[in-house]
Amino acid sequence: MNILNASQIRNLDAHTIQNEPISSLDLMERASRAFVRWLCARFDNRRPLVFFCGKGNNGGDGLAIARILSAKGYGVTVYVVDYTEKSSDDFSKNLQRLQEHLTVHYIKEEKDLPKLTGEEILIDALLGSGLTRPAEGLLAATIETMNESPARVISVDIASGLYMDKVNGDDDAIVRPDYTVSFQLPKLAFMIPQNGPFAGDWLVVDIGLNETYIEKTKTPYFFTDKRSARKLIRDREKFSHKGTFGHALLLAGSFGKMGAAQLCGGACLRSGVGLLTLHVAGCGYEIIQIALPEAMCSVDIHEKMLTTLPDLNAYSAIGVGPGLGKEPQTLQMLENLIGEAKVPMVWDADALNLLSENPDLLKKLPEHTIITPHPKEFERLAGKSKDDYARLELARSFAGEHKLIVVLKGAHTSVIFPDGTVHFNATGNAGMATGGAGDVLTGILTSLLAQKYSPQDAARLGVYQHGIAGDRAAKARTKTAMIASDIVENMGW
Ligand SMILES: NC(=O)C1=CN([C@@H]2O[C@H](COP(=O)(O)OP(=O)(O)OC[C@H]3O[C@@H](n4cnc5c(N)ncnc54)[C@H](OP(=O)(O)O)[C@@H]3O)[C@@H](O)[C@H]2O)[C@H](O)CC1
Ligand SMILES: [K+]
Repeated sequence: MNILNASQIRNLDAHTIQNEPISSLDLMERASRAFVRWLCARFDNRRPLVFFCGKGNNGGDGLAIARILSAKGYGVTVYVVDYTEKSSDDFSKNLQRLQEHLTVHYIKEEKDLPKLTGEEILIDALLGSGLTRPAEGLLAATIETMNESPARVISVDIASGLYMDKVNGDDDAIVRPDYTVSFQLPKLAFMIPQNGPFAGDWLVVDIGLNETYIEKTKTPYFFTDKRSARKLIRDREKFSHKGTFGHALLLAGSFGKMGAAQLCGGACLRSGVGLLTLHVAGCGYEIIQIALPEAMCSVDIHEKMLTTLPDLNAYSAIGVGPGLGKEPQTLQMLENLIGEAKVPMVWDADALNLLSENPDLLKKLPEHTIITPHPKEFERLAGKSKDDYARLELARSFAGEHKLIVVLKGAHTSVIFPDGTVHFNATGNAGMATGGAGDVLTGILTSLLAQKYSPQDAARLGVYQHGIAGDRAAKARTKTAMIASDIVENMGW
């Protein structure tokens, strides 16, 4: 799914109005009904709803939503923040329609702000995609009132004060919603880690904007949701055999870190690889043979660390890094790996840390190798960034410069291609921020590469699959109690 910026969304809006055709007022009504459907499915009419509306189209949505909900028997109070003389046409028309049924209250100065009990549900319709500058004065005071109230807050389209596609200032007044019900498309702002508190639990409702136009609009940003992930999955042919699905090699596991190899290997097996060999430090032989009976185990000449490569000829993909350690002999092995590997690879964890300590090696990494840094590992590789938007830009140029597939791990993990395309992932949860979860991902990615998925598809699909398994694990065990092996246990489509 494409992610568009604010001006592209404005054009999309205009295109839909002109070509469907539909009046802008009817489009606002359709968007408002979509919002109402979501709200009614989640909240019954026992709690009072308090609306805070601006005077543009976001405010217009708020007024329309209030009218529809009031007709459905919800208790509705509406405040219009009177911060400007100007108002949009559709705001004015909806104000007139609402006033036929309800008294609208105006907030002209701070003392007009209501005292909230915390029992209400607050609807934030102050500012939407039309935000051009930080919210100040009355708008900022209203935002503060909402944020200070213990009441639940639902933002219409996007939290008021949050830019859709660029960084906010540290002191900007921005609503901190519990939910954002956004129209038609996810917004870039929702993908950015530092915006977490300003997105809340966000979701997208369909308001029938022109799909063809959306698909044709050029953007570097995409969202891998269920529909787009499904398109990447290949069926297992009836006449296939284990050779069809490749032979993965994992270079992982040193003394005291054999669990990483086990998790990585378990995930590799569970994502459909034909055969798996783990090459581990000598001390890991029995551990791996017992923990993963489906895998073959090759042992290093060194008891405690990885120093030498096995013969690489048999393998269709290689994953390296989990539980590797950073000994000089291991670094030597990585240098040899870069020289000898002729199949697609995934580099993770200590393999990345060794790369960041040896920039010459980084330059030699074969094109389209997948690297899977978390933000700290990425910082060690590419340097510091002043904010999360800047980090994303740095990752795009890093992927381009080194011709790598960068999987920047986090909420909405971003998969970045050498051409600068970014695919944000839909699945996963905060329970996955736990030791070993990254090792699981490396196993999945190596498995998909071994099955001859392109590195681009493997990265997108693998990250999606990892997140799905994490979501199932959280459902079964809760986000707090789940551990990385639960992710492996919950794999599968
Ligand atoms: N395509 C869709 O998804 C649809 C979206 N809808 C809703 O429309 C809003 C966008 O509405 P718009 O009128 O473009 O913008 P806003 O309501 O966000 O803002 C209105 C005006 O406010 C001014 N502005 C911007 N920032 C500030 C600020 N910090 N302080 C004060 N005023 C501000 C700005 O005008 P200026 O001329 O003063 O710059 C804005 O134009 C979208 O989010 C949806 O909720 C449709 O209802 C359906 C289709
Ligand atoms: K809003």
